[in-house]
Amino acid sequence: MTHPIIEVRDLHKRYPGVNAVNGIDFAVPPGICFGLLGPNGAGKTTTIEMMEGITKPTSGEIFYKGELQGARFRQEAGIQFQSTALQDFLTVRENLKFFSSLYPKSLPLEELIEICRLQEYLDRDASKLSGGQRQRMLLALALVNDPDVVFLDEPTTGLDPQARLNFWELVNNIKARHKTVLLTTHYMEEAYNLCDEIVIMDHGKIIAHGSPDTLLATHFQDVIIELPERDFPEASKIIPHRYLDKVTGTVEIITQDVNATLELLIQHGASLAGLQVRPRTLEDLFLELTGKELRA
Ligand SMILES: Nc1ncnc2c1ncn2[C@@H]1O[C@H](COP(=O)(O)OP(=O)(O)OP(=O)(O)O)[C@@H](O)[C@H]1O
Repeated sequence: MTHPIIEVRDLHKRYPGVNAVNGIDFAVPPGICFGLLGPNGAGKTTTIEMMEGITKPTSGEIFYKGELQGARFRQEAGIQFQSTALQDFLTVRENLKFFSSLYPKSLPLEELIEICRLQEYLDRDASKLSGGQRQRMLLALALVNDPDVVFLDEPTTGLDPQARLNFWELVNNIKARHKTVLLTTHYMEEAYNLCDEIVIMDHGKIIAHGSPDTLLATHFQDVIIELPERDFPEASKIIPHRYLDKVTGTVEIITQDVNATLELLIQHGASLAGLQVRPRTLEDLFLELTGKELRA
């Protein structure tokens, strides 16, 4: 029987006045990208830091390959830190060399450079890198020991959309090498694109767990029709709707029967030129489960 690569059982972390993580259980099969999602303060970072062995749980257990997390885990795990003590005083190449020298077994530098697309920046001071380039270097540092499991805590927060897409490609490269990736994010779109399995956290608890598509299929049998408010005539207020975005003035209509809804809109004289039909997303799921917007 293959053990989960990581399993947490009844994990708690209490800080004075707050239960940051409040009794969570899950098992991560090897070779997948597993995502911890949730809004600010949900407990994602605390959870991943306990799994990384950086934060001590108040109670609960963490297993690595079927054994209590210990020395083997430290050899075989890679953690992407948001900064390191030395990095800004060294070039990218020097950073890679220094970190490689810390491990008895390390990936050849050329391979790291290739995986993380660092060719163009090798001799640049790390302090001069853009946000996306810096994340790529920090990812390479997490991979120096050729880890079996890689931890990425909000790796794309603050990156522009292009840099985020580039980073997703690197994560897919790591997955293609049969590594397990543990990722926290508050971008539901990122989780949808990268993760085979997710848990959604809120207030230190797990509120949903499964593959993104299974979760969506289980919770939703409907789609959303989006229509600019200006094209939404008074008369069609008979259609139940909700506002998506008061700034852009887009109205959302949730429907299981697109044809019937379109007919009703046409009957009431709505212009359909700006209409879009979109499937339900993980953002919708979060709203459905908690009654609040993810990034409110
Ligand atoms: N060292 C600490 N001391 C006291 N409280 C803490 C500490 N670390 C986290 N917390 C609290 O625990 C809760 C969970 O924080 P955590 O950083 O794990 O959430 P998160 O989901 O990662 O949020 P974010 O997306 O903002 O990083 C928050 O209420 C936070 O203020």
